[in-house]
Amino acid sequence: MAPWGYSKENGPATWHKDCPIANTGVRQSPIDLITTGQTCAKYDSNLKPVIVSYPAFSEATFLNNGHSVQFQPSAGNLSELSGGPLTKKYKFEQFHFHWGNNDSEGSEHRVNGKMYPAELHLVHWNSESPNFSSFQEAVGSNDPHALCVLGFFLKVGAENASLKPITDLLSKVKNAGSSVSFPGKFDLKAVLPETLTDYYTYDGSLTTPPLAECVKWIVFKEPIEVSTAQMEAFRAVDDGHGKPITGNYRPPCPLHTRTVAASFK
Ligand SMILES: CCCCCCc1ccc(S(N)(=O)=O)cc1
Ligand SMILES: [Zn+2]
Repeated sequence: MAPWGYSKENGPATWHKDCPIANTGVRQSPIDLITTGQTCAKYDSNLKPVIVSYPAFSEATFLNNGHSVQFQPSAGNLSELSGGPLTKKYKFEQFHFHWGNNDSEGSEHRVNGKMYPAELHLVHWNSESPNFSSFQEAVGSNDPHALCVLGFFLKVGAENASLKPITDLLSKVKNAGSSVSFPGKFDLKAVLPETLTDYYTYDGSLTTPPLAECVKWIVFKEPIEVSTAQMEAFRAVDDGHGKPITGNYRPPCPLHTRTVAASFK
């Protein structure tokens, strides 16, 4: 079977062939975050702010893997995540993006059916579990919270100076399979809103194969602004079949018996 992707032939509707959980899973991601009505997100006053400790990365690889662009620091990185709904400390693994062909589509999560032009995912794994001691092992562990992914919506507005080092690098990884070592330091903390207090959180999965149901999702209410030019830079990245990646987002999945908690009213 051709490797998975986002085209008609190998896109989300075909993933069940290699990954049955795509259709049989009851905690698949992404989802539509509904804020009013029956199945809406429920305010939980016990939810604390998310705490990140992201010292500037000094060594990292920026890669176009044909279905996204991914920033992965070298193994020595000490970036950590805790707080929010988490009871353990998580280690940073990588961040990557999902985007669309125009500003009305591109994010994986939706809010009352609304899509944003892109979504940033910061991927972490539980570094305090006795059952695994690497990201790869965490993914295969069947632990319901082996991973924690922070999701941030991107919306079009002012140029984002903190993300400029990343969007300026996109032309260097235009071809699928290409990667560059990230020049200099990158301050991820500067990309994020100051206070990480307002978010939705629920139990879900990876949004791409293997679609493992091991993710505690934390999706922030506050979008991050990027300029039109920065959005366009994502749309020029190729998918390995001589075409730009113009929509690497999975449609929303059924909630089943899950509830979504909100840290804000
Ligand atoms: C051990 C091999 C598995 C690699 C799984 C890599 C992966 C990480 C995050 C996401 S996402 N979009 O849910 O944040 C999807 C896939
Ligand atoms: Zn993702």
